[in-house]
Amino acid sequence: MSVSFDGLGISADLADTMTRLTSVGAQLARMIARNGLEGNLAEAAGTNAGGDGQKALDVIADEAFMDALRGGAVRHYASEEQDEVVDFGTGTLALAIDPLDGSSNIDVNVSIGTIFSIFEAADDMDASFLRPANEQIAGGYIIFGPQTALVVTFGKGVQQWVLEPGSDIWRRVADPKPLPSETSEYAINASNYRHWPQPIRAFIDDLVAGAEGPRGRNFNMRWIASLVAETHRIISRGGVFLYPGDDRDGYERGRLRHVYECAPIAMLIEQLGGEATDGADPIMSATPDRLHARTPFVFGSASKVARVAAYHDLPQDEAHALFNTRGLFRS
Ligand SMILES: O=P(O)(O)OC[C@H]1O[C@](O)(COP(=O)(O)O)[C@@H](O)[C@@H]1O
Ligand SMILES: [Mg+2]
Ligand SMILES: [Mg+2]
Repeated sequence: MSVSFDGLGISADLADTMTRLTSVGAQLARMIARNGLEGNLAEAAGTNAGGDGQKALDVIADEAFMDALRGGAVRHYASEEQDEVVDFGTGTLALAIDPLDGSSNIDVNVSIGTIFSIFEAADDMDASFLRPANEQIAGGYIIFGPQTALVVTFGKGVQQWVLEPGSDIWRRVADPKPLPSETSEYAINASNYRHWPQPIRAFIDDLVAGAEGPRGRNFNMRWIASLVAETHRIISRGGVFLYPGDDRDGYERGRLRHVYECAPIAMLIEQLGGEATDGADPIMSATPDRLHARTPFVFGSASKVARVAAYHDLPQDEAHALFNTRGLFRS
């Protein structure tokens, strides 16, 4: 066996599904490492249900996961790259997937990934996925970077495996540690500053003001534009990530998808003692109204996520005030 989930107390159906996911993961890792040698995995390939342009690798990854999962324990398959849920007919599980996350990084050799969420299947295809994230039985991702790694939770802590390069062998490594509750690193696409709601601007203004501002210390910023890579960094050393809603057309609820991006990441982060919200309310208890629903997303170290929520509670005039009047938030 090239991967083992022994000792984790998961069902045979779930272990079989994970084995199929990791087998495609190993295949994709080899393909990604050869990008440009035979073909171009970043070539334009169409448009998906969400209106995003698809790259060749988006489509290849989606088809590879579908082919590998069909005939196994997954009955309902929901993908960023499919308009509707695909019914495989039999099986006990429902799996939602972002087959390839971070597509804008395929051609620049920066970490990309696969995100997945698993539920017990409901009778109705849509009901399998339009439910709160706290009903997930597994959530995780595969990151394709300098190392290919699998990070997953089955509801009892978070476990991690690393792919032996050039093989199908996944070796279990040390479990990620709980997130530090305080952090000095944040991630947001600051080019959208002018479009953000006032509480998000106020929060970021105070971080950027650093030692001279109300927080009285300096902060560092990262933006990779691969949710998987941002998550892996935050799981490795803490931090906070924000993709808020903004006033661009179509971005009222941000960019990220509730079902196959935010729900599984929220589960991982909460298992590590962090928090995940839409800016104010927890992701884990929210019910998406559509398969491809978006949600504003803030996650990471608990105190930072709580602080973002506190900025949403500021009276309107205080959120607009100059940063040095917000002494309330001095850390
Ligand atoms: O380009 P932007 O607006 O900064 O958005 C980056 C975000 O978009 C995403 O790439 C969306 O994922 P996909 O590549 O699966 O569409 C996230 O991984 C990332 O956090
Ligand atoms: Mg994505
Ligand atoms: Mg994607």
